[in-house]
Amino acid sequence: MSGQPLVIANWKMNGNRQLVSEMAEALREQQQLTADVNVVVCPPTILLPALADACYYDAVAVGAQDVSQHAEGAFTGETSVNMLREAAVEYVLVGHSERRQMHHETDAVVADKLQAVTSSGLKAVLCVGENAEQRESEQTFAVIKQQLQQALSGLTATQLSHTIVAYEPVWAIGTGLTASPQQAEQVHQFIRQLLTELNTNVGEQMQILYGGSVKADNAEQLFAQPSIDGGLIGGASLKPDAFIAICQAARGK
Ligand SMILES: O=C[C@H](O)COP(=O)(O)O
Repeated sequence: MSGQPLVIANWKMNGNRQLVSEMAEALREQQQLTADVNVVVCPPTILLPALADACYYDAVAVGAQDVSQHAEGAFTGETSVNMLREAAVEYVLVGHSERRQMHHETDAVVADKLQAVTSSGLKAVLCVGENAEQRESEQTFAVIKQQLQQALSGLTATQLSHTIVAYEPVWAIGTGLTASPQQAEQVHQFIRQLLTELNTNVGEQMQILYGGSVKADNAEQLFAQPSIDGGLIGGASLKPDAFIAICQAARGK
């Protein structure tokens, strides 16, 4: 891994201006923490400008939960990469399992979004992971290999250097069922191997985050694993205290 641990809050379709203020205020009091850990908050799109304003002190980066693969045009309801850049966004989640499931995002669409984000210089967080049925039928590695290859194979080394991978087993998202540290570590090692096969230098440096029911009380064990470089946090990122406790657990990696 290169650089500092990375912890990303994904609020999904939760939060409001009050939570933006509370989170920004709580993180502003954690100067040493935000110096040691890269912290990103991904609110719903409409709250991005409010978050960017509230985080003017620069210790917290602004992230988006999704983006259009298109640059502009008749795509009602969509947001382009350039619009995100204007809103001071630095990170964009791509291919979250909720987008894949509920919005039918295919690997091809995910690859196009990754192209759009990484060619603009923004950082993309590519989400991959198997569902319960795939894990039970021992397809975990095959599923992840397919998702990674489809998404990453068309990227240049520079684009790869703007990419972060988040392993999120679908069965662990919002269910309270966390992958054990050993289960997560095993998949992270597999992802690292695939990334280095794709591009040795970039693959060794790329950050790999774990997501799926990370809480203040299990974060330390997960982040203690050598191949886990940080976390993508859903439900527990909606409470500033819990989110800060998770960021604290990533410290010193
Ligand atoms: O993006 C975050 C993940 O989907 C994890 O969500 P969760 O922490 O609520 O399980």
